Amino acid sequence: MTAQDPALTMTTPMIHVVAAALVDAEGRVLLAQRPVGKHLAGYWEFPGGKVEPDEPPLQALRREILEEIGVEIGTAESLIRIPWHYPGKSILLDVYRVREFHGEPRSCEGQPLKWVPTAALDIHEMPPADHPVINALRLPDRYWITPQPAADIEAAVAQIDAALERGIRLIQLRAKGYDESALAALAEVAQRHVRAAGGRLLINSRIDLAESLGLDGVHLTSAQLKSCKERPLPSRFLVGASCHDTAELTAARELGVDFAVLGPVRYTPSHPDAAPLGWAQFEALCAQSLMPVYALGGMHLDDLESARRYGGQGIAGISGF
Ligand SMILES: Nc1nc2c([nH]c(=O)n2[C@@H]2O[C@H](COP(=O)(O)OP(=O)(O)OP(=O)(O)O)[C@@H](O)[C@H]2O)c(=O)[nH]1
Ligand SMILES: [Mg+2]
Repeated sequence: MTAQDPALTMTTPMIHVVAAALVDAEGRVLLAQRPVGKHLAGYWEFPGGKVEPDEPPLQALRREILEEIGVEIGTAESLIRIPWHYPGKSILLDVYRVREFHGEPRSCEGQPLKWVPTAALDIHEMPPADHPVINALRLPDRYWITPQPAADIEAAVAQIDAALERGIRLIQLRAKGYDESALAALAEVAQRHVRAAGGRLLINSRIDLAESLGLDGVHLTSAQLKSCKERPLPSRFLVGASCHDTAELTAARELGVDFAVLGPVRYTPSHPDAAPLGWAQFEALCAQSLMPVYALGGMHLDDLESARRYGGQGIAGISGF
């Protein structure tokens, strides 16, 4: 991610910008090209603009979307908020996912418009503040971490199939007890099953295996965040990281990981000594993280709404869902 201007970080007032990721029936997202002569001219962006003084953000979103692309929006779901410091200008980019809208988007200000599949968003030149938004659009709201898998591979794969059945599309394979050859064999079969269901499989900590087996990605432990000097795998792989505090979230961001898992949000018997963050601290850490963040630690399906309300991408866990 492009460096921000540190001189601005504390001093410049934040301009609240609301933007809509309009999603069509095929899952494509609408981009608009910024006009010549404006800040970041030529870049592709999510339609939107500045919130006026005392204007509620959702009202600002409706107004901007009607003004810019002539559509009336229905329900807008808060997706992610990115505070970003451009030279001479600081914004809070507040992005909503909008699946309901009335009318066909048209260019009301002469700006080129384009529907783009989420997989192709990053071939468009977008403002640097938008890069984490692309990840947020591509990632689901549940991230399942395999329990200590069954001793035989067939049973371990059956656990993964059951998760796919339940609609899980992002899975971290964690198989501590497995020896090298069994782990590689399990990872290969698991990857095939997950990919066939349109999901993605990350392997816990094994950067080498993610690469050699062509898995979807790797999940870094917080210890690896300290030892890695750069993003361990190119952008075609997904890289997640386990974080517990601001320092680790900062390290994850500096490495350029795609998302983080943050916890424990609640007390969890698997980490009895870790002090729970609680939702307030989760929210504060998410707000500064500049990436999608999953809440971890004692999470159940009915925590999903809270995780999203407090600025998270969703929930992560082993047994809770
Ligand atoms: N709408 C929108 N703005 C974005 C995105 N990403 C991003 O960095 N921005 C920045 O947020 C600000 C958006 O404000 P805007 O759309 O109201 O403003 P503008 O520059 O078009 O001009 P204006 O001052 O004439 O209204 C701009 O500085 C723009 O570069 C995005 O995806 N959508
Ligand atoms: Mg605008």
